[in-house]
Amino acid sequence: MNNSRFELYYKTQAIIPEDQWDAFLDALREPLPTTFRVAGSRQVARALNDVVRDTYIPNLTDLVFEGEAVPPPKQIPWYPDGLAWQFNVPKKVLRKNPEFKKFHSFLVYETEVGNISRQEAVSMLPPLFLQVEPHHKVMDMCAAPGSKTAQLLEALHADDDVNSSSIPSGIVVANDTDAKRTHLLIHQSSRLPSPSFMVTNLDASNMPNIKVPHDPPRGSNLRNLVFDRILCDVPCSGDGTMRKNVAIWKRWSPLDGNGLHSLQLRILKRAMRMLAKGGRIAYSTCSLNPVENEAVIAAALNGIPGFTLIDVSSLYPQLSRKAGLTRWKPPVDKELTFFDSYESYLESLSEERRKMSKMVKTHWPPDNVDGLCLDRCMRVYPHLQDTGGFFVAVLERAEFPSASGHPHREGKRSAGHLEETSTAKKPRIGDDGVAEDIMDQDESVDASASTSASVPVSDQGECAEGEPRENAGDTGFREAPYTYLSPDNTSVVTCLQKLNINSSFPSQNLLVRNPSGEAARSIYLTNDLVRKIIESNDYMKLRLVTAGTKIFGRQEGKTAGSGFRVLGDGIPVVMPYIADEHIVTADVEVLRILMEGYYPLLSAFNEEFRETLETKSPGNHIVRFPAGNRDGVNLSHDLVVPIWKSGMSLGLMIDKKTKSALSLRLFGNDITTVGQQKAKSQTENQAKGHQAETPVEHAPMLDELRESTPVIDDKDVLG
Ligand SMILES: C[S@@+](CC[C@H](N)C(=O)[O-])C[C@H]1O[C@@H](n2cnc3c(N)ncnc32)[C@H](O)[C@@H]1O
Repeated sequence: MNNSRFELYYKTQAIIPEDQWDAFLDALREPLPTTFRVAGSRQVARALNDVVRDTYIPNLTDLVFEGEAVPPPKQIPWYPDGLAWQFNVPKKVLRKNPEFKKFHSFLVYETEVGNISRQEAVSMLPPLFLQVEPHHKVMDMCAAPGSKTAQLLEALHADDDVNSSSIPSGIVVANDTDAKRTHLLIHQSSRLPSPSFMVTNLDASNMPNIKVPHDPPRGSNLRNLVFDRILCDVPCSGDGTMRKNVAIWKRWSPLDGNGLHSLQLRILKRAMRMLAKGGRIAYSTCSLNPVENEAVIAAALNGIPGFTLIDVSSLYPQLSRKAGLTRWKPPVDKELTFFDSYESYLESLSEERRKMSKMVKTHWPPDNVDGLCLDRCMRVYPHLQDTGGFFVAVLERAEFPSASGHPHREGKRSAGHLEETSTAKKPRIGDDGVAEDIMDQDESVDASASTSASVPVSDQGECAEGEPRENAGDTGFREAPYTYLSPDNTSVVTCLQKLNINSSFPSQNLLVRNPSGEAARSIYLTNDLVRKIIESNDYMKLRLVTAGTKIFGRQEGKTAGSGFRVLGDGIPVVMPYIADEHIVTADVEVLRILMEGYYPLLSAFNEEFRETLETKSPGNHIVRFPAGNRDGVNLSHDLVVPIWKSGMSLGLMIDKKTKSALSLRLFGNDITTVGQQKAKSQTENQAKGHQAETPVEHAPMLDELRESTPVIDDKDVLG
């Protein structure tokens, strides 16, 4: 793996001290270790992390395979709470060593259901530096496939506990311009069902303002929503990922970054205009190229006053990093011709070639480069901690304009208390240097004005992914509208009553996604702010792909009749609103029977459980399995699941993959009907001598799973 222009280009930029150059190149040629993060809100993640640390790691320590010592997985030192891990063992160890095989199988199952996120170590960094809190309004400008969005959501849900979800007052809006990839985002975030989540499908460089009512309301006047935290993980040339994407060695060109610079700058500037005073932006790329990194930051700071690069060197001190560059030379051609300035470059061109040139002034370091504190940007290199290459910069918008006239030259400011500021009558401050308050009024369109075209009504229930729905204009946007149900709606009232959900439940925030606006198949819950946004904006102009989380689904039952049941993902959300006496308690033996059979008969269960269930009406109930160790099965925390009583039998209402992962975690193998069928066909195949059918050889390798996890589909639910 060689590319002489790559070497020459980065040597010219002096990104690495001369004496580290060989180590840097050697590391780039090594395959990347496998890294993963235990996902989910804080307590859920910690509980699963305990399983990794206490159940698996001890058996993976001091292993020898074919005469060679195999290093055990280790925690990534800088990741909070030890929730991120890395290991570097050959595939044949994962396939053949019994302990690693078991561990690998656990990782594959948990990754498929989204409890573990396979994510590059460096890609975990930007959300950490944003330090999101549950009240923050957060925007992820270029979010798909969503591994960082998941981290933002986890931080928003820091107050959740293992069995119940909070309803944060803040929001995460995840956006991507690629419509297909926005659906990956939805899957990726489905393991942390959040009423505070929205997904939009917009060009981040031209994002419309999002309108919300004034607080307190001022008639029908709306204001622009400003965000406390914005992530700009922009599209980039990606040469920091060469260890994983080896094809980049061959196709890399020094000009790759030049073309992306302008889009990256436009996205960052748009984010700056949407940021609240005192708010923070993390700008990141997986590129080493200063044209995509420091040059973008410098141009943004010079383009929009009132921002500072903040010094985050004291955060995550165990992360080895280098300072941002303060000098760089943009390449004007593939042959690596450099000019000291844009002006000298222009002088070298004929009139005609000047017109055709794609180079722009902001490719070069600006005259005031030394005053911008670009050394506060962070560069992460592969040889420092065996990672990919990465760039992160954290910008903060000043609470108050600087009297010095150079807000970006101020020292470190605290991001401490971030209040959303009113947008009314803010001073515009011009060339005298005091920050011009352009944040809330800019050239982009508003999303509040409704479109005149009507949405054709379909008598189908939900708008399935990809289902054509003719919408206004010719935008190609095909999503069903959002309609909030009245809390008096019969379906809502019956559903809440049947589950004994108490009156403090925010039933005013239940919405449906179908053209008739009726409770057809699914009911979603949002928080208050999402509701305000939906009610104050045209969802088609916002290109709103999803909002809130689906918590109830219609169930057709022969004996129980038709009605809404709480979905597996809805359980944590409704749990705080259900009194303990309405929840059935059972032991792991009951769980085993529910897992092993498809709708087992009541007579299969122990007397106590059977008698309790016999008194219950047909339909949806919630069962709790208390934490503890019984019959060799260890439940580290209470497990709460929905069941469906149909006549004299019971069904466990969680999807097949989640069920299999849970079974593996609790019982050591997949005892579900699906698991039993798989095991049976493997035994048959082995008997026939088909060696390739052994489970692990047939299962996907962890590395082959996309860096976005679950495909949890309600169609998978039994019943
Ligand atoms: C580096 S990837 C983002 C990775 C993501 N943040 C994650 O952690 O999973 C860049 C994303 O930007 C999207 N993108 C490209 N141009 C865009 C634009 N103008 N507006 C919004 N998103 C854009 C791409 O579709 C791609 O998904």
